[in-house]
Amino acid sequence: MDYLAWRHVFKLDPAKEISDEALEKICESGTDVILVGGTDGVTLDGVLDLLVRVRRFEVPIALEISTVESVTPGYDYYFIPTVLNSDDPKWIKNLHHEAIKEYGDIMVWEELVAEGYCILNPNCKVAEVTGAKTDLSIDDVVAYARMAENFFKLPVFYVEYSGMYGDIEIVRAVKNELQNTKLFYGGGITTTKQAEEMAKYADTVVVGNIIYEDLKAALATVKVVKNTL
Ligand SMILES: CC(C)=CCC/C(C)=C/CC/C(C)=C/CC/C(C)=C/CC/C(C)=C/CC/C(C)=C/CC/C(C)=C/COP(=O)(O)OP(=O)(O)O
Ligand SMILES: O=P(O)(O)OC[C@@H](O)CO
Ligand SMILES: [Mg+2]
Repeated sequence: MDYLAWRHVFKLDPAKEISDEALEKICESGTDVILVGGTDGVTLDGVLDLLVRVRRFEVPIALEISTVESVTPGYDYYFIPTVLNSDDPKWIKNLHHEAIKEYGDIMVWEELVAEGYCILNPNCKVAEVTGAKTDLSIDDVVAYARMAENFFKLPVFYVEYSGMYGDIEIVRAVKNELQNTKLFYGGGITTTKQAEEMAKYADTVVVGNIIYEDLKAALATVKVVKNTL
């Protein structure tokens, strides 16, 4: 279960282009894992392409499932989001029920990691798609974190600000509550200062879009996160 010790994650979007040169730098950056995932435009071709290209390197690779149609064998782990702050059962457990009904016999449960998502950027794609209720107080978010850990016993609670740098007070408050469930933070990290700030509280810091906008800035986040206690 080496994901329990991950500090830094690069999230690659299978719907976006990345050159071989950039991919090599990302894979050899010292990050703990490449997590492949995105909200829309995720296809089996895109997911397979990244799997084959990242496999040339030693870094582990995990798939964050957004559609059943784009799942392929060969990844080290499969991360399965459930959006705790959506009111639509589709994104909480219905797609999951369908997938387990169809593929339950062949699933390797040890490779599946359930993530309780709490989406907090009202303007991101994933909030729009899942109908997440983002207007939450710190107490609301802490209650979702407690629910994730104590009620659903989820291994991961993911504070998601996709595309926007988040509220450190929320991340700090959530971290104070969690004992066993790992806290993932992702969203809007573009500088080493931001990466360091989130790494003080989050167990795992996820860096996504900046890879495609400023590779050098993305690469610089690895060292700072891994050196933050
Ligand atoms: C062969 C083999 C290994 C078999 C396994 C069988 C199998 C199918 C197992 C799956 C088991 C299972 C329970 C699957 C669940 C199915 C499913 C579709 C669940 C829904 C997941 C969900 C809630 C998706 C919603 C979207 C979401 C939370 C995506 C996560 C990624 C994310 C937040 C990306 C950030 O947004 P991004 O797209 O990057 O935004 P920008 O482009 O604007 O940056
Ligand atoms: O793309 P950014 O904003 O870095 O967010 C990372 C990740 O949390 C997205 O799911
Ligand atoms: Mg993205």
